[in-house]
Amino acid sequence: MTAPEARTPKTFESLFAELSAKAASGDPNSGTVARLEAGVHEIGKKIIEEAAEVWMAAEHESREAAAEEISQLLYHLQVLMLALDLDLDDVYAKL
Ligand SMILES: N=c1c2ncn([C@@H]3O[C@H](COP(=O)(O)OP(=O)(O)OP(=O)(O)O)[C@@H](O)[C@H]3O)c2ncn1[C@@H]1O[C@H](COP(=O)(O)O)[C@@H](O)[C@H]1O
Repeated sequence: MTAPEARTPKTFESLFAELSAKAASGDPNSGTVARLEAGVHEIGKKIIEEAAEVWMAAEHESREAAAEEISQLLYHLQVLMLALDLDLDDVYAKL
């Protein structure tokens, strides 16, 4: 019997590397590529939607639901970074 594969924990940095590679490849099956093609306006609307979901989950739902919504907001922020050709260092320099 083979042991189940351990899932490598994803981090903000590893997700950004993954999304950067998707963007560079233009993978037609990638949701990230589709969002980049839709443009900054659509990405911005998604960020507002996800931010509202974070707020609602934090105020009315569970910690787990809030964590899930926060992860989605972080994803969409990274998509916007790619759309603007910002890398992690550009943002970290402002922290
Ligand atoms: N972490 C994420 C991630 N978080 C959120 N999302 C997207 O954001 C949506 C947010 O969920 P909603 O509840 O708002 O769903 P929805 O209303 O149906 O959203 P829409 O798809 O209609 O915009 C999800 O359905 C995904 O489309 C993500 N899409 C991709 N990733 C990761 O990004 C990587 C690259 O993904 P692909 O580019 O699709 O290969 C993979 O590791 C994925 O796991």
